[in-house]
Amino acid sequence: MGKPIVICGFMGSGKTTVGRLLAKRLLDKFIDLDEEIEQTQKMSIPNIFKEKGEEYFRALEHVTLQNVLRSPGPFTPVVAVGGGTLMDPDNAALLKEYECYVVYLSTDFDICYERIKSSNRPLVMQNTREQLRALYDQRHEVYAGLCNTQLYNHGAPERTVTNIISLINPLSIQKL
Ligand SMILES: Nc1ncnc2c1ncn2[C@@H]1O[C@H](COP(=O)(O)OP(=O)(O)OP(=O)(O)O)[C@@H](O)[C@H]1O
Ligand SMILES: O=C(O)C1=C[C@@H](O)[C@@H](O)[C@H](O)C1
Ligand SMILES: [Mg+2]
Repeated sequence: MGKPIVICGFMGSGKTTVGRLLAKRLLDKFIDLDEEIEQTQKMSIPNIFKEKGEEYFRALEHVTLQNVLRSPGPFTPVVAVGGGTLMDPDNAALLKEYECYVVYLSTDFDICYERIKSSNRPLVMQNTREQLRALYDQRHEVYAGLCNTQLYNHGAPERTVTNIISLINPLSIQKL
């Protein structure tokens, strides 16, 4: 089994879309951390934030990431994490511990914003465009510092997936 591939980036950068397609192309298992949390909690993320608070959500995010990386089963997982997951140093440490290959989708803020502005993502509801821009800049530093590879997701998602596959070091991914 190869090393887990983790897709990170700001909200709307395309982690879920690209991660799902990448896993399909590699015949790997796709796990979306947000969806995993919603399934195990039987509650939507906006409702978790509303009823339990962000701190509770962040704790769930950590435990879920740990469980996903600890028991990957027979397939190499492609894991799309949440936009805020890697801001927790304990989560960054898990990526190191499990030797994940980290792909950062550094999609431009304006593109991300257009994709998320009308959604019910809690941080989009709670923050102005300017505040989200500041959060984007702050997170960019962290994602860029942790990733193995950084690329945009501006064109067709299939093209982004092809770019990722060509960038992944074949020696670190046994299946390629
Ligand atoms: N390359 C692309 N071209 C056009 N639209 C895209 C592309 N990638 C993603 N999208 C669209 O942008 C929106 C956000 O994408 P997606 O949900 O994959 O982002 P995300 O990074 O997973 O967001 P979140 O952090 O909220 O989970 C979706 O409507 C998706 O269809
Ligand atoms: O950027 C964030 O902090 C978040 C992004 C989403 O993926 C969800 O994980 C949640 O809405 C928080
Ligand atoms: Mg997503």
